[in-house]
Amino acid sequence: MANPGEVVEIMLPVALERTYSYRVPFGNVLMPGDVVRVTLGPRETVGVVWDGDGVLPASSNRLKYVEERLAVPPLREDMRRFIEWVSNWTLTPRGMVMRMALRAPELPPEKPRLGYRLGGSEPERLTPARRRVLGHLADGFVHEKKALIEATGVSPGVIDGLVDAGAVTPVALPPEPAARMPDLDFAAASLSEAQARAAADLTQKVAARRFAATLLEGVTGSGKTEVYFEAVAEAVRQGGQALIMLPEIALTNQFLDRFAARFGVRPAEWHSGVAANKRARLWHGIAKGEVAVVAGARSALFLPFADLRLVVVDEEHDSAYKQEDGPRYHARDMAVVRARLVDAAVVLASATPSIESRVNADRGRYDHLILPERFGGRSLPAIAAIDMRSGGPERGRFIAPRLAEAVRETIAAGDQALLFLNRRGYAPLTLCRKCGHRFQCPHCTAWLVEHRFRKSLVCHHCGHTAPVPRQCPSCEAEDTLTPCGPGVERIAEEVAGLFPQAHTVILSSDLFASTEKLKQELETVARGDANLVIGTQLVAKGHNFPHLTLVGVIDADLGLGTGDPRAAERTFQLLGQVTGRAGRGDKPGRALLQSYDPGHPVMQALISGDKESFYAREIAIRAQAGLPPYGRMASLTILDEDRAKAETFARLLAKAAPFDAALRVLGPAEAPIAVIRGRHRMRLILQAPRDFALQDYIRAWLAAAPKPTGQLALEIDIDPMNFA
Ligand SMILES: Nc1ncnc2c1ncn2[C@@H]1O[C@H](COP(=O)(O)OP(=O)(O)OP(=O)(O)O)[C@@H](O)[C@H]1O
Ligand SMILES: [Zn+2]
Repeated sequence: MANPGEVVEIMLPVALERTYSYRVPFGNVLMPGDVVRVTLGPRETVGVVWDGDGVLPASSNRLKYVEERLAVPPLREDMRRFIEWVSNWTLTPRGMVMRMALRAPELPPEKPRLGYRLGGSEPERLTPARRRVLGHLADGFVHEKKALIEATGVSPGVIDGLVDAGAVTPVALPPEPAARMPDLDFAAASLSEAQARAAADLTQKVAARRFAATLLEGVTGSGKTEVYFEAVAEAVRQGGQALIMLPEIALTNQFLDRFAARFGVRPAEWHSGVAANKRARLWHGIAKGEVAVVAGARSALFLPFADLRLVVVDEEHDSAYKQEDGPRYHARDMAVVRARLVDAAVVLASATPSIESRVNADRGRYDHLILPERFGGRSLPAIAAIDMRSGGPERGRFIAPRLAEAVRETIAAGDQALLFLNRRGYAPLTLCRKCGHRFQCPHCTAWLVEHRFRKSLVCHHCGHTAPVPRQCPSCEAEDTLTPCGPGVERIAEEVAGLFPQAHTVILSSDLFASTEKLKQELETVARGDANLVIGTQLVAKGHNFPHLTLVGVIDADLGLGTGDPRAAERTFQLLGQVTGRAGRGDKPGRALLQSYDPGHPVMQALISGDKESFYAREIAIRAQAGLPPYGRMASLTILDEDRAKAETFARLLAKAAPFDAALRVLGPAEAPIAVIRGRHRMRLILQAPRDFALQDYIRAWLAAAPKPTGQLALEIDIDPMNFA
């Protein structure tokens, strides 16, 4: 506690590691975690009273006073420690991490709601509109203004007139609760034996109120959601809170509806698509412990839970959990940290866990719960490969005859088929038939992707858009431009020719004006209103399409051979996920993988269903090569508009790296995508043994190394997931 005149250290939301000293104003005491307004140079900013650095002697008598303490819940000790942890781990200044925890409370409080009930007197003049309002209020209850207007269809002026006449009385309503309480007994699931065993284990861990990490591994459709819902119920039963993290929360109403089917209400949603005032209300509700369950994107980790008992990371293997700008943190890993700091249970759920989590389970750092079968006696889809070298379609086409036949059978049987291709647009490359000119982005080392619906060439890295010209810009020949390779739009064209009667839906994020529209289309598919779906990876994740019985993967090899150390793992996960959409309803499902390399271990593992040998092989490769989780990695990317400057600095930096026999510094080399948005990218990769204090090493190195100046930027990525 700091008294008036004493010095406090304030963390400010700026890109600095240090705190700033201020004096406590008269008439105030300040506690660590208090949110305050201070002036910093010419401007005002919001900061947090910090602790943890020890008490610093007042360095000057000319310290400024804190302006005021804000009437918002203080940042709790566990949140302050979490911020420091994330900052230390990701090498991001503490102020920048703290900023994520302070995003919502600065928002203005919501306006009070207005309601009406019947007043004492009769109005002199009774119009039909007035009669409708009075009729609606005749039940004697208070009705909210908005609802009253909606129900009666009158203009607000009509109500104002009735208020003036004394026939209606305005009432101030308490603000709407941030979220409704889940009803734990609303519709308790009847679990299978395996599910019940897993649920009991998790429930008991939540009740124990100790940190425990569990990998919940269950095949697609095994009911992992139903199982962890029981752990959520236990957290709420104990009066605590639960956080469920989902990689695509903004896209799926289905998850929210399933929660509602179990608990009677939807959980509170937290992601960038939630309106600002709603977010502010939630933030405060969560800090006060009034919001029991939050379903959120990775940023939900920084919410001020008052009593967090459980964190669930669904689809824990998903690379969307890695934030690729700002503080580069992996939300799955930080979820484990967050849980440990508050003695909560953490559950990582997946049908195809990350190698990292599998190894943690093998080492006994995580418990391992397994659901080996689909719920309700349903079988996993039968998976087969189509060898495109012998069984492929004619040139310029992408759907093999055998896949086309399977689609035809599926549609004829009244079922739904999905053709999966993880590539947006019409064609990934356009070239001139005559001179070979290829369309490249002027700002990036990337081909422009033709989007035929939008009639443009688009860069998927910077968004650069240009119309498709009739003439080749290089040789000026007309009508010589040819698309190379397929995107989903091109598959749709082929499908239209093959199955003219099918009701086809294309699910690709760029084809929808809003996420709301996209959500609606996903629901159309779930209802079975379309019989042929063409989709990118957004259809692969977590959806339940009960009518879907066939999944055709157009290019199963697409993610392989990228040079990314996780290419095989990712392909296995993505294809496991997407084929797992088939046969979740009453009828069994099947999947066909179009591949030029059907003997590849990934294809073989999917076809045989022998997941274990895939993991064993992949883990052995990692161990042998010292790749994560058997070794540690970091990447340093140096960016500048001037290639020479980037390269010179990268070399200086590499030269300044302190010698350590255990560590390897690779590069500098040009990043695979050498230029993005006009900035050249040079990269250094660090590889170290598992127990190496990589962050300490980098901190010491950068402290002694030359500093970037001018346009030059240095991006540090600990445990990088993206090597592009
Ligand atoms: N105990 C149960 N009672 C009734 N329905 C269940 C039960 N368990 C699972 N289901 C149903 O089975 C389907 C699959 O369950 P769920 O989506 O939880 O599986 P999952 O393991 O999360 O699958 P995926 O990894 O593919 O997302 C859902 O429709 C779910 O409602
Ligand atoms: Zn570009």
